[in-house]
Amino acid sequence: MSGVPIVLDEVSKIYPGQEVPAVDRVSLELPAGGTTVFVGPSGCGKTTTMRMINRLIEPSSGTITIDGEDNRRLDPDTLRRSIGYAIQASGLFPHMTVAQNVATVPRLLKWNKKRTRERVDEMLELVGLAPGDYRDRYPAQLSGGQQQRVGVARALAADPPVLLMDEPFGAVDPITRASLQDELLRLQAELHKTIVFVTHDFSEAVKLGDRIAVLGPGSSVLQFDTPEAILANPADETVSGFIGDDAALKTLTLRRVGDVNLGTTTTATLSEPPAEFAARLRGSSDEWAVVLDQSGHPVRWVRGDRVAGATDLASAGEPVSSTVTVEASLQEALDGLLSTASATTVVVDRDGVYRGVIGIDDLVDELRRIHKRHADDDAGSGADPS
Ligand SMILES: Nc1ncnc2c1ncn2[C@@H]1O[C@H](COP(=O)(O)OP(=O)(O)OP(=O)(O)O)[C@@H](O)[C@H]1O
Repeated sequence: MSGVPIVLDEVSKIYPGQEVPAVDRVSLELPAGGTTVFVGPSGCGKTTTMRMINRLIEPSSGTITIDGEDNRRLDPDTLRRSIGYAIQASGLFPHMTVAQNVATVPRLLKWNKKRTRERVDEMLELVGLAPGDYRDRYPAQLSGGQQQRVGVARALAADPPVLLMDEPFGAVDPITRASLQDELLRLQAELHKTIVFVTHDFSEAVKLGDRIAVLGPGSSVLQFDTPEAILANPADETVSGFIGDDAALKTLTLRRVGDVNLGTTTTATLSEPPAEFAARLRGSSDEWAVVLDQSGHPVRWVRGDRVAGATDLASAGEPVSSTVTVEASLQEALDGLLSTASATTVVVDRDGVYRGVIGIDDLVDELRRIHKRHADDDAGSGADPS
């Protein structure tokens, strides 16, 4: 089932004993099938706003409609079963296996065993965990990133039209976080759920959001627009401050590696004799080559003029220390290439098989194109009446 629209109309929350509302008359229209990211400083009310959607927190006033229906009309348990929910540190039940965790909502919905089991396996496949290997493990037997994947599989198990994600990738290291973000983008391109995603991290918001709601105190909406529009024209100084100084670089997080034409470079196999390889490389215009293993995975960077004395290509050059997938952002490609002598990042598919390369010149060209487009937009909008 794909997404449905959610509308918040003048929604407020005053916690018992508090004078100041945690959320003060927030109104937002979240489009069906899109990802809306709530971003804002700690304590501004992001989580409270999100949890009022599935009534884990009851609003003090205002109305929330989901697909046109007032969410107070539904029994809270029924409502929560129809909305996927994923939180930081995965929130898995430690005493249950992966399969039992993923089956939580299907069991509540009284699906039969066969249907539940098939769905669990389908969900594990979807989030990139081989069911045979992971189904019977306990959460403590998984890495942080794998636990988050199971958390996402659990949230999606009953095929809810709406998915609420509260800093779901906040507790993992930056590399795992980037790959979980890529997975979410891939899933969303397939599933078109209405996703509400809470984060502190503006770069994450830019990468994942179709729209970003920049929230201030009491969940006041400082700006609600596409990432590109917010980066190009922040509504005020608070929003600019939140974006930081590197708006141009953050723009790179908007573009996927797969959106630009990948470059090529000479490739070699591990078994190719170094002398033969050096002659071949001299005949090309490439300074560097990528050595691939039998499965086509990139393993080493080798420079033509350094290979002469090597006994084999497995020990020549330097290891390929970082790669990016076609789903990664250009920002991640930039991070990768800054750490290589070749100033080039190797691009691989989901199975780690070599697809091409992306160099610093490709990124500079892309930034130029983005700037030119914004300059054309500004000139075309007639914004300056003087
Ligand atoms: N149960 C509660 N009782 C009283 N006040 C609360 C309660 N839960 C949250 N608050 C207050 O409401 C405000 C908003 O909290 P909320 O958790 O929604 O913010 P947030 O933007 O999600 O913060 P963070 O990014 O730090 O998670 C905060 O000032 C918080 O202290």
